[in-house]
Amino acid sequence: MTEPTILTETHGRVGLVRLNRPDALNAINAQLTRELIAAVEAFDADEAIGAIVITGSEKAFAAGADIKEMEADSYLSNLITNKFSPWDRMLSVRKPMIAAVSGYALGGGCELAMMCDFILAGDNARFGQPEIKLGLIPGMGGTQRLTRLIGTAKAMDMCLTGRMMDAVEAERSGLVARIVPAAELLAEALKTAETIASMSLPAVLLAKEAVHRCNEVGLSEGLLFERRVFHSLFALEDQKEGRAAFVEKRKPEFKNR
Ligand SMILES: CC(C)=CC(=O)SCCNC(=O)CCNC(=O)[C@H](O)C(C)(C)COP(=O)(O)OP(=O)(O)OC[C@H]1O[C@@H](n2cnc3c(N)ncnc32)[C@H](O)[C@@H]1OP(=O)(O)O
Repeated sequence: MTEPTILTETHGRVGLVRLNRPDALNAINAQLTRELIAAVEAFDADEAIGAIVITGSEKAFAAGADIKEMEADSYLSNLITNKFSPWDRMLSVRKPMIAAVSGYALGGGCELAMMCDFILAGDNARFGQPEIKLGLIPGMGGTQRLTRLIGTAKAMDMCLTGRMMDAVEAERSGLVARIVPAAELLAEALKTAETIASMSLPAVLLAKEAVHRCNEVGLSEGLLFERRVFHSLFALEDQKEGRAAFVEKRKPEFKNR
């Protein structure tokens, strides 16, 4: 029987997905791609789950797409199978996803982290898009998401030289939301995800959607989307509860309706 390439656990209202190819620094092969996306989609569909954490090992979040598996790839096979297109399904995940990155997040590993809604980095994290050293370019979103996150100059530097960024540079550049001591990374990611999961789910889903809208539309359309979503949240019991809890100086009890 084939070993699973990911492991899943639940921690309260948080779904945890761990990459599990220790001998290959969690290199992303076809099996891992299938299993990881299926696990994320299962958590997204699970009413008991409010947020998802994706993590790897201490040494590697993921060292990229599996270079050994590319041996048989050709222009034609990539075109016909539309290689990497299954990752488009991550765009349809509605619950927040946090990447907890310890060690290497390179190539497809960095791109997987950037598919999440934000990245928490261990102080030992190293990010890079080294595909250029293989005569390639990023193929799982690196040229687009990295540029949106850190700007053209830095993205060019990363994609053209293939150099790695440490956690401090990644945070300073806007790739990473926060740096945490590596030993505390998973606990902090789970705590952050649980905080998100304790909020009103409809508000969380819409906040995520509104922030991502920024990368899709112009300012006036984005502002209008935000305002309409803001207006609509007043139709929910959770908004009444959130306001009442503030006034009554107690914790809100959201019912996700
Ligand atoms: C998405 C697209 C379009 C492309 C890509 O992502 S291409 C891949 C980009 N990533 C890389 O180029 C990084 C490749 N890995 C490394 O440079 C190094 O492994 C390292 C710097 C991350 C770590 O070096 P270290 O010396 O500590 O460890 P290794 O002995 O090199 O690795 C241990 C073990 O893992 C295998 N490995 C590592 N990365 C990959 C990978 N991307 N694909 C397949 N296998 C990988 C490595 O071969 C070794 O296994 P063996 O001892 O069995 O060879």
